[in-house]
Amino acid sequence: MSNSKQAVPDTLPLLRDRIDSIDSQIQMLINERARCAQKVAEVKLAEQGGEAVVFYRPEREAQVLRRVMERNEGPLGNEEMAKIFRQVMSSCLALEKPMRIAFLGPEGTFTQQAALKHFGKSIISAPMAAIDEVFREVESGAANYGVVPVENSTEGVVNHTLDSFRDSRLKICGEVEERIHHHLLVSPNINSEDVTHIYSHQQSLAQCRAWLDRYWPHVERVAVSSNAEAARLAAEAGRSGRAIAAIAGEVACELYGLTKVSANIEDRPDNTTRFLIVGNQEVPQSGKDKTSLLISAKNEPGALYRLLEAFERHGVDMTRLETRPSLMSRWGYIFYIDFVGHYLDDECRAVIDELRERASEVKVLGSYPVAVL
Ligand SMILES: C=C(O[C@@H]1C=C(C(=O)O)C=C[C@H]1O)C(=O)O
Repeated sequence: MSNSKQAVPDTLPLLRDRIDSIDSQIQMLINERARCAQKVAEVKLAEQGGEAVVFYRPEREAQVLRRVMERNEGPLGNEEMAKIFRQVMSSCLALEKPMRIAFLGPEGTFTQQAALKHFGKSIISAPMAAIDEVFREVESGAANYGVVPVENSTEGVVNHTLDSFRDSRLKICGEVEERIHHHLLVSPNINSEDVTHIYSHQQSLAQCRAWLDRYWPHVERVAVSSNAEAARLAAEAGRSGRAIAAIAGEVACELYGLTKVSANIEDRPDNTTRFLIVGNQEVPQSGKDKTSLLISAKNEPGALYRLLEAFERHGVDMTRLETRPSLMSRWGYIFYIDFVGHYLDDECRAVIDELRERASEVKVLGSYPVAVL
């Protein structure tokens, strides 16, 4: 292979010749990489044989992406370079085994956007109508993994997702964060002044509440099952001349051919949603992991204090605490706790052992690599 740091020529024809020659080398190397991934699949099949073979390895993918970012010298930025490798791995994995990914649909949701960011584009998309359907699809084996929203920086937790973990045996295999921009959309034939209703998912309505109060105080807000569904309904209404607007993102806007009345209307400019990847596998340590726990506490004085004290004593960094009603007993609670580290790390294991002595139930929902992209 030629020296990668040769002097850059300075005429257009020579520059294009150089780019052509670099492209053919990159292409050859990508295919060489793909042949290695195919071989990896053969080895996995031979080694794991009878059991369901695990092709997707989140911890390995996170390590590959982190290394890409660490060794990157530019001029392309670290994230840009990692996105390219994200897609290369996605194509390689699809050669090993195409992954069917269930997500909160329909097509065009932010959850789909998150799925593509996490797995790359070489996946089979399986949009589901509700969060519990995503869980069921993965539990039944119809989909390999699922993607669900879990919390938003403006609006807080997605209760449906947390509640789904109560009765599910699925594990969290990963997380992904997505900046969320909302737009007010109408069908192109509709005059925005005629709008009578604004449709969106309740989370999106809440994330734009101050903006709506200010500019659309007298228009009725209607919560529907997703913002992509809101966009679909706005497009359908437009066809029969009814003036319904939707709040949704870029993907839904394009998918349903809508026009933007106002862009980036979210109340907080740093509005971000965190999504979880759920699957049937426990993920080994990647070197930079997080763990999520579900804990049922005994209903007695100091119960929460005794749980939290264990984290402090072992120096484990808790990143999130949510409380939900237990449903089993009135005024009983379930806590959802996220912390930095893998459940196999010594100090994390010590914390979990102590929590088990102090709580009536401790369920490890999963340890997974901290989001890279
Ligand atoms: C190649 C492998 O299989 C998959 C593809 C990967 C890749 O293309 O780098 C990485 C991890 C797996 O999701 C592997 O396990 O190493």
